[in-house]
Amino acid sequence: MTGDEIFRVASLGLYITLLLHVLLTGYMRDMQLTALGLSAAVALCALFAAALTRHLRPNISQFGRGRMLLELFAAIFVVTALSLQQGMPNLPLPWLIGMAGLFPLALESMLGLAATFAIALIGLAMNITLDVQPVDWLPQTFATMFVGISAIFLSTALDRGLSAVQQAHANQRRFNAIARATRNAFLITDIRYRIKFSNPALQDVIGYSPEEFDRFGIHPLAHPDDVKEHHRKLRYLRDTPKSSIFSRHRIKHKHGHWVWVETRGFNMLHDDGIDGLMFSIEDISARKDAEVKLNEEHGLLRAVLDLNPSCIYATDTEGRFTISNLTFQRRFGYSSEDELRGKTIHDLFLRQVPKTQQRTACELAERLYQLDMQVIRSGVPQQDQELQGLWDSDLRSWFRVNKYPLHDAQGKIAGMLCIARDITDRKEYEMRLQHQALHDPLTGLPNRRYLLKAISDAMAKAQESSCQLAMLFCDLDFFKSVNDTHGHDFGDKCLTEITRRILAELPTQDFVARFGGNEFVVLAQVGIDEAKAKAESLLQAVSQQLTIDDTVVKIQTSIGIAMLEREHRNPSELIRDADAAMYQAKERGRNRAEIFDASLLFNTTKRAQMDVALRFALERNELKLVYQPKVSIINGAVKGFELLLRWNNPQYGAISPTEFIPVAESSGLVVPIGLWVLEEACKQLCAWQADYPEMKHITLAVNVSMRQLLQSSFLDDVTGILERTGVSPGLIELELTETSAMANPMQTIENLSRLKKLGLRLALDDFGTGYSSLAYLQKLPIDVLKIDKAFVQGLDKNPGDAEIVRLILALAQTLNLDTVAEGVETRGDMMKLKKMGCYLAQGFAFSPPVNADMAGEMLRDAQHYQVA
Ligand SMILES: Nc1nc2c(ncn2[C@@H]2O[C@H](COP(=O)(O)OP(=O)(O)OP(=O)(O)O)[C@@H](O)[C@H]2O)c(=O)[nH]1
Repeated sequence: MTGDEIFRVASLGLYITLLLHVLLTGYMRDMQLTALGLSAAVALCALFAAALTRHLRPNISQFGRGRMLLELFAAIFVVTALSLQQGMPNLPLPWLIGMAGLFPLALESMLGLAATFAIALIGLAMNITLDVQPVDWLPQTFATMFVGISAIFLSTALDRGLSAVQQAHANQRRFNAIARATRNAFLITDIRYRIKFSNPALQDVIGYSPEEFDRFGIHPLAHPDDVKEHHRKLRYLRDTPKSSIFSRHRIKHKHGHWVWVETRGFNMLHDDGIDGLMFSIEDISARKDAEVKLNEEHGLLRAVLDLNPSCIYATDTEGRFTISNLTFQRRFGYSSEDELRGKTIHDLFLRQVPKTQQRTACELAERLYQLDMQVIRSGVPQQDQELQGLWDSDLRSWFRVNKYPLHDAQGKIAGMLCIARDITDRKEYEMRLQHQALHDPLTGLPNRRYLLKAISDAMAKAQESSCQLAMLFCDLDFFKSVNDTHGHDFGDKCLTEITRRILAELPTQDFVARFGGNEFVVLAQVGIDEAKAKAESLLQAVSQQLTIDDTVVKIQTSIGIAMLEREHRNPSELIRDADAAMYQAKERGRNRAEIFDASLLFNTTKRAQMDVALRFALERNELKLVYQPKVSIINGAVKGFELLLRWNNPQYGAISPTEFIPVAESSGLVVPIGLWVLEEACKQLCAWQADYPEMKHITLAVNVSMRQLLQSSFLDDVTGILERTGVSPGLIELELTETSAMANPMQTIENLSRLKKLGLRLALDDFGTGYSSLAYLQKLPIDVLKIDKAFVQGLDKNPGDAEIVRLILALAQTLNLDTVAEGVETRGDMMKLKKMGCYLAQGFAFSPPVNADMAGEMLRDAQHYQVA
């Protein structure tokens, strides 16, 4: 009960009693109410009505502070006014004491105290007014105060008790609500583990109701694997006051499956309110499953990481390693991820190198660190970067690197993941392909494609820095003969060896390429003088005797030199000029170097045009043969003719043999043309022999080029012609220039020997202009030496030439060879030659070359020239 409730009942009793008192007094003493008494009576009725309403409708609050004070004043007024009525007792003190014990019950403490004092004062005032002795009013005043203050204490005590009870109720409700709402099971057991309290979640977790749980007891529910440990903990909890335990174990659910639970136990035996063991049981099966799954996934991820041959690592925002795989750990000499965790790339690099290299290692590490940081700072991935290895040990290695920023749950960058795949094999393959695309497989030299690029680069550089660039175009001389004689494989070995020689001769900064077949190009940033010097040393180096597989050969080269000029718009133009100069070198006798000048370009163009025209010359019958008689200086008789080729082209007119023969040589047309000449010669000889049988000893000399001679089919072709025409081989003389014969004398000896076996006569043309070695000369199966016209025509003017002619004649005599003097133009020369012992000659002194008809006439007339 509260102070308000007591007030509610007591106030009603007060007003009823007061009302009865007024009514009884009025009835028994015939009381006459004054106006004041009447208003007091009315007020009393109103107070009674209010108190009755308050009693009947307790839920309508009527205890507001103002209302209570008003009621107090009204009640004091009623009591005081009624006491002044005639017939009523004079002193209303019992009523005042009653009010002092009543109103503080419904008022706050301080207000109640004030009300008590007020009532006591009113009572005191009335006593004094009614002239009551202090001895009489003092106990009444004390009684008023005592009753008022007691009411205040009572009211306070009742209010406190009430709020404590309310609080307890609220706590109980809260506890019930929490116990119901939580997913964790709570239970309080006694010391024998019998349940004293449990919440509904217990049944949710293990499926058993508290009663069933009690029936089975706590022990058999635990998993066999966990039971021992769990019981040990329970015993400890039970036996250790105020202790607590934590246990993670499995409990068998009522439905038979195992439930993972986390149990926290508290020994609360010391707490009277609980007096038991308290347990909180959480079903962690889902978490456990997730944990297991997470572990499995982690294990899988670990395996994927560790089996991955790429280097994989992750760092935090400061570049410290957080995750790394086995490949990465091994690469840097670590045995586990834990060992590496927290380290930086700097730590890794410094650990790998000796003290002396620490600075370099630091710089390299810093570079990589900054690349990582770039990803972290920008949040932009770096994808498919191809980086070369950094260490001496892995300089050959290549990696394809991908880096991605890592984000935390809030989306902030938390680090970086790097995957570096070793692509060395692929890169090497690519580089090999690239190398193959740009290099010649036989010699390993840069090929034509690479050369063009190098020239372009050098041209660009030369434009920027105005440095000089020289190109040396080298073409091996008569290399075909090497192949034909010794086979292609041998030729390959020669090319390899010559490459070695060229490289050995030049400084490394010079660029050497194999332009094609037997052509090499050198690019050097030098002036013309140095270029010439280089060419000379190359000529020397290449022409050194070459021994391969016990076979000795001598290979020479012709070199064209061109300097890069402003006029050169592209690499081809520079090559064109060097090539033109090389042709010039070929024409001028090979095994030499020539420098390009503009006139060569004209020649080159002309030669190209002539080359095209010459291809049609045979079929269009533009080639003609003329015959120059060879005359005996002894008796002036015509002994034979040398066949000379003439070309009359509708576009170019008559073209000199000195012009078109080199073109035919270089284009290879000399081969079919040469065979045509030979066949024509044989046919003509047959015709003459038929017409002039007495001239059957007449010989015809036909020029053959080395190129023809080197044709593997040449022997068969010659045999065929001889057979077809029926000409005696001894009447056909094949003339080969000394220069070409001596370019590769071993080869020449071999080829000429085969021809000799057919019975043909062989002559060495232009003798004296080449550099015949006597050793080779005596081995050549030749019959005739033809003295070059340069010496013959110098007989008069140059004593040296006369001496040479004398020597040649002596040589021929020694070697038992015939001699023919070429280009004899004057009678004086003829006489001198005769005197020196030369018995055959040809030249304008006798006759210029004539056509077949005129030559036939000479034979018909058995012409004799004046030689005395
Ligand atoms: N062994 C070998 N021979 C090659 C190779 N490439 C080209 N050749 C030969 O090199 C020769 C080139 O001949 P040419 O340059 O036309 O003529 P040459 O015999 O050198 O005569 P000149 O150049 O006129 O002095 C041909 O016989 C080709 O078959 C190669 O890789 N290996």
